[in-house]
Amino acid sequence: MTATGIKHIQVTCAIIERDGLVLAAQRSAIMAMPYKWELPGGKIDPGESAEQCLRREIFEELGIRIVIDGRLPAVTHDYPTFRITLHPFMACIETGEIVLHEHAAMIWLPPEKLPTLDWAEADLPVIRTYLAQCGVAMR
Ligand SMILES: Nc1nc2c([nH]c(=O)n2[C@@H]2O[C@H](COP(=O)(O)OP(=O)(O)OP(=O)(O)O)[C@@H](O)[C@H]2O)c(=O)[nH]1
Repeated sequence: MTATGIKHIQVTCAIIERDGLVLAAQRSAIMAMPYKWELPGGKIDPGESAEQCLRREIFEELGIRIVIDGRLPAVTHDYPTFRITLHPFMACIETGEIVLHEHAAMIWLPPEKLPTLDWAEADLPVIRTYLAQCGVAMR
């Protein structure tokens, strides 16, 4: 909880790169923020490290094992009904073929095309930081 009484959640997410492309996932009709695009991941469970959370969530959501090979600065964003701190990690696929267990769709995009998606608002600074690292400017 925050001082103002709204829920504050800690969420991990992965920038999964393969062959110069980045994986984005679209939330489904029955999820909160339907049809928004996000980086796969999810809420950190009690007693879990951020890395453990991310590996668990990615396996649950996509059926793949990942190797985490870096992280970007965490960002905090206030949605109307809750606050989120998003912990982004760089990752690549270790094993498995992606099967969508929760998302409506997924897409592999070159970094410069990422801004064309309708992202969950909390993700925008993460995408901006990632693109800056890739040498791509985002408005
Ligand atoms: N996984 C993920 N969640 C994000 C991102 N950006 C963002 O705002 N979120 C929000 O962070 C929350 C993550 O929750 P979750 O994925 O673990 O679980 P969920 O939406 O199914 O929520 P629920 O289990 O409480 O119903 C959601 O409200 C989601 O909209 C992101 O890039 N990745």
